[in-house]
Amino acid sequence: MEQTFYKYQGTGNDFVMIDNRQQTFDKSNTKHIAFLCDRRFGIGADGLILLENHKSLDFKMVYYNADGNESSMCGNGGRCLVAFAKQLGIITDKATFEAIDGPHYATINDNIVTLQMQDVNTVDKYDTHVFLNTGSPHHVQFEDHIEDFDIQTKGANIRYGSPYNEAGSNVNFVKKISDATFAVRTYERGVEGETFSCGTGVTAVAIAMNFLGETNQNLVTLQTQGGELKVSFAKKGDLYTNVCLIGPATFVFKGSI
Ligand SMILES: N[C@@H](CCC[C@H](N)C(=O)O)C(=O)O
Repeated sequence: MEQTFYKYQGTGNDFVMIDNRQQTFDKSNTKHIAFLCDRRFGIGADGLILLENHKSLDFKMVYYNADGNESSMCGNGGRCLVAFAKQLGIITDKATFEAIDGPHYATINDNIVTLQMQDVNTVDKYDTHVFLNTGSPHHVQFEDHIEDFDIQTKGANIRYGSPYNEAGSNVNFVKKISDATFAVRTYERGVEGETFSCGTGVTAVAIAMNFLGETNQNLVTLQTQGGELKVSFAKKGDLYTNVCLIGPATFVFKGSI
């Protein structure tokens, strides 16, 4: 049976979107999901997202990494899903939806989506890096030569190394540009390589930079390989709350496969 799909991207982090409100998509077929995401043999994407019905919210998000496995929260994917829900006529300018890490609230204005992320109450600081979970696990460390270093090798070593091992972590390399601007490159678990941008990743970087005292701003700009994102938050004691990921979410094309 032919499957209709929609392709979206948010600062170059790209996704295959499928309207699964009729529950026709076979979620158990990991190899098929990986095939759809394959850039040579399939459509090509960093991940695949199902939009499903929800009993009390506007919709539900089900996210798979490019390797075909369901994974934790995807910030850019969530923003793109809001734009997809608007294209389908499910919402107009605001949305509530459930993802694997809980309920989310979002607004959309033209193609700019502001997505509220979960609160963060734990940031672990080590000698070389910071670790925190923004819906997905993120290792954050400084890299002076961010423009030209071997992110594939260095990212994979950290992602597969101790303490993360097989379960893994996403790995973000950061360079400070100014008090409220940071350049970020991310090695993503489940893609097993660099993506042009990672929403939960830049969220983790913004919070980590505040935690480390590298910025005292509560609106931070993150420069990624695929464009700029902004993250805003409020700090209440040890809690980062009202965390918002802000940036473009763009429809690319529709097809069937
Ligand atoms: N690209 C995503 C992160 C997706 C999840 C990640 N690969 C994982 O498995 O942890 C984002 O925009 O947040």
